[in-house]
Amino acid sequence: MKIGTPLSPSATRVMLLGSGELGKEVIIALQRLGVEVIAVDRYANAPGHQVAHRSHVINMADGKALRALIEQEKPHLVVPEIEAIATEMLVEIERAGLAEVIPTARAAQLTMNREGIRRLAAETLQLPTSPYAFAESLEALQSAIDRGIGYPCVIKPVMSSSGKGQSKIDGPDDVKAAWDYAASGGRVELGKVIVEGFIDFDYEITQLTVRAIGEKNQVETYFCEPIGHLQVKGDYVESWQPQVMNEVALHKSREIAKAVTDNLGGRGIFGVELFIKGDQVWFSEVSPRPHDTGMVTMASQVQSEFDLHARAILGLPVDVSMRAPGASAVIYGGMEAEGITFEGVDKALRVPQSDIRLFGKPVAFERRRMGVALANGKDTEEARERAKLAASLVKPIK
Ligand SMILES: Nc1ncnc2c1ncn2[C@@H]1O[C@H](COP(=O)(O)OP(=O)(O)OP(=O)(O)O)[C@@H](O)[C@H]1O
Ligand SMILES: NCC(=O)N[C@@H]1O[C@H](COP(=O)([O-])[O-])[C@@H](O)[C@H]1O
Ligand SMILES: [Mg+2]
Repeated sequence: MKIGTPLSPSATRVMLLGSGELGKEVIIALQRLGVEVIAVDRYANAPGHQVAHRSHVINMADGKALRALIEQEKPHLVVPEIEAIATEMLVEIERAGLAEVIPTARAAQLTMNREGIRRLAAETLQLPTSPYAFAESLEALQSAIDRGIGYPCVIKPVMSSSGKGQSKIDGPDDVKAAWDYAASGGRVELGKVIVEGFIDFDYEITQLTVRAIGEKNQVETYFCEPIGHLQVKGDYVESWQPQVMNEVALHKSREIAKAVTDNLGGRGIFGVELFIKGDQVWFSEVSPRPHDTGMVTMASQVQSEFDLHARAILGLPVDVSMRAPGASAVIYGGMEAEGITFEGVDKALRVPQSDIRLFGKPVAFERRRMGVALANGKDTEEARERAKLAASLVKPIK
């Protein structure tokens, strides 16, 4: 495995499609390894734009624009960082040999739409999932619920992330509001929702799974310690590592993670989301890329999920071992404004073994994730208390 010199003819070039907080850290990890990085997003001055060699603003759902940019920049690797991408064009690009798509164009295509990955997991791989149905109208949604999904249930646009457009409902009076909310929350207008039976889990985890070249020069699967997390309205607010699990549930979780990631193929990190109740495990979804709840690994692992992704995609070896119990807590915008300021960073950093990341997003919204606090502790309890305290001390102001 060779790496060239950035900005010279020998450069190893990587293009990120999506350059939010997760992409920004992948870019930093790649930059440290001497890779030339091109950051792409839908708006100017995205977090990853601020740390890349070059940046571009395009509509990544526009296949023609995407192909033109890839032909212009000639990256060796194309790394999707969000779901809303013209993935059929990624399939063409991979087929034409223009660039390698991470982990594979098929993985990006199957996971950008909840229908693709759910049918693969439940129907092809026969993995346990919540009961589900798809609906393209309010009437179809109501009848899917009546025919078997029942209440409570969760309704989500087929294309969305971070809980956008998602609601949990308890009875027939809430169906219309959930349909309308889903129609407004999808990243790309598809007019289709998934309705899932509500799983009354004890806890949920992200099983970070890395496919990287091992000692025998073949792709091997590596499992990080499970990450526990807390979600509010479908968006993560806190995560910690390791999540204590019983042996049976851990074994099942890793079997499911292996089955899904083997099928998706390629190299890179995957965030496999699982619901756990006693010994029972349900597959929820998978990101073929670093996961938001995995930001905790910047504190808890020897190599963060971003380091692992960078190494895996470049064909380098990985080390998934932990450093110390850790936690992350989200810092929200708390207002709608441009160019906001963060007060209290000094106070936050006085919390023992804490750290923060401010993503540098140019515009804040009430519930937009603008930063994250990280902490270590003697156990995850202590780490969580520290991360939450540090996050609460950072105050966004106009
Ligand atoms: N069927 C379900 N039963 C119980 N809880 C659910 C169900 N579906 C979703 N949730 C809850 O909502 C959260 C977000 O759901 P999901 O991961 O599908 O949304 P998302 O928009 O893809 O979020 P992200 O992009 O952050 O992964 C889950 O982590 C879980 O806490
Ligand atoms: N759950 C997926 C996730 O966390 N994705 C992360 O959020 C960014 C978009 O943030 P924005 O919506 O604030 O622009 C994405 O670019 C990615 O880094
Ligand atoms: Mg999720």
